[in-house]
Order: sequence, then structure tokens, then C-alpha cells
Amino acid sequence: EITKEQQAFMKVIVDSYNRHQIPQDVTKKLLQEQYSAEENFILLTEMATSQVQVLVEFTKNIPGFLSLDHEDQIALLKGSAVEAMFLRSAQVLSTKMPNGHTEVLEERIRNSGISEEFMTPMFNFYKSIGKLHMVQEEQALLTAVTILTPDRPFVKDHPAVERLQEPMLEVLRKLCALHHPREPQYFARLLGRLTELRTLNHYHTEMLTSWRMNDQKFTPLLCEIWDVQ
Ligand SMILES: CC(C)c1onc(-c2c(Cl)cccc2Cl)c1COc1ccc(-c2ccc3c(C(=O)O)c[nH]c3c2)cc1
Repeated sequence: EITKEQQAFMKVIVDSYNRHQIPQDVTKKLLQEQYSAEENFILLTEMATSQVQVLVEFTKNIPGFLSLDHEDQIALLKGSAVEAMFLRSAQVLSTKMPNGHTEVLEERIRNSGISEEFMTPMFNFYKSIGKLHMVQEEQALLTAVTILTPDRPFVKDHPAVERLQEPMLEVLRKLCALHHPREPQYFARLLGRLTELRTLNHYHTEMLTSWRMNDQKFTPLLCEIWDVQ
């Protein structure tokens, strides 16, 4: 059912997804540093900064992305960074990482100055992603589909982005049928998570504002991608 060229197309994306991960020396700090809201925020900032760098490299390998208008490339990255990082952190939190990152990451997120009102929707999302038991190919494709969402703010050439997103949605649909044969609605549930991600964007904007109110500092890369400071 998945054609030869779709398989090759998918392999490029999945290999790039697996190749571009936060380096061990960064993630292992999650286990080492002591726990305080201050230290947790600093660590999470480092993780987010490193994750954005990883995201940019992954995105550059998505077939056709680099031939998009350059301003649209930036608009797509800025518009999807938070959602892609929710997907990535959801994967870490739901797959019981052997190195104990899961508990540690959750603990640090829960104690980093994020107000209670955002914890519920955030961790509901994490739970809903965990329940899907996505295979790695689905995670890679879903991240690529999220990045190539045409209706981000300031994207000029919508059709060009749609033309790149469509074949990825088609491969993702076939993957879902292949890996979850007894769940015909699995693909629809997966896309439903993308809708939930959009709502988390709004919560995240408020999280940034409350962090900034407490004079928390971000890195230049995060300031640039989130238009802060
Ligand atoms: C600026 C800071 C405070 C911030 O603001 N909003 C959010 C934020 C939050 Cl708190 C939740 C969701 C999305 C965002 Cl942007 C964050 C923190 O963002 C991240 C991003 C990514 C990881 C992350 C990635 C990979 C791995 C990994 C592996 O690959 O092995 C093991 N551990 C990982 C951890 C953690 C935190």
C-alpha cells in the first residue's frame, strides 16, 4: 500500500528525525543539577534552546523545505517551534526513558514557575499523546506535518506549503493504517492532537508572559523564535 517513493520519502524524514536529537551532555544535566524552581527554569531553557537547534536541522532535511520562500521558512519555524517541542517532550514523557529522564523532566517542568492553570492542559496533552503509543515513524511524520502547517502567521505562499504537507499527510495516513490496523480512527485521533497543540500555543504565550513578569531570562535564540525581549 505504501509505494516505493513514499517509502524513500519517509526514510529521509525518519532518518533525519533520529539523527537530530539533543546531545547526551545536555540531556544528562536533567539528572544531575539540583532541584529548585530557578535551576529547573535554567535547565529547561537550555533544553528548549538545544531542541530549537535540533528542530532547525531536522526541518532543513524535510524534502522541499529549503526551496520555499526564505521568509516563509522562518515563519513556519517560528509558528511551529512550541508545538514541535510539546510533541518532543511528550514523546520523552510518555516513553519510559531508560535513563530516568521521564520522571526528572516531569518533575522539573512541574516546578519551574509555570502556574497551575497551565499544568492541567499541558499534562492532559502529555497523557493523550502517551495513550496513542505512536511508533517512531509516526512521531517523525507528525512533527514534519506540524512544521509544514500552511496557516501559520505571516506565511505568504500557502499553496507551496500545502504541496509539501499533503504528501506527508498521505504517508502518515498509510502508516497509521499499517501500524494500527484495528483502530481505523487512529489517523483522525492523531490529527486531533494537532488541534489540541494549537490551544497549547496560546497557553504557552501566557507562560512566557508570566515568566517575563518574574524577570526570567531566555537565550537569544528563544527570544528570536518567540519574539520576546
Ligand atoms: C524556555 C523553557 C523554560 C521552556 O519554555 N517553554 C517550554 C516548553 C515546555 Cl515547559 C513544555 C513544552 C514545550 C515547551 Cl516550548 C520550555 C522547555 O521546553 C523544553 C523543550 C524540550 C525538552 C526536551 C527535549 C528532548 C529531551 C530528551 C531526549 O531527546 O532524550 C530528554 N529530555 C528532553 C527534554 C524539554 C523542555
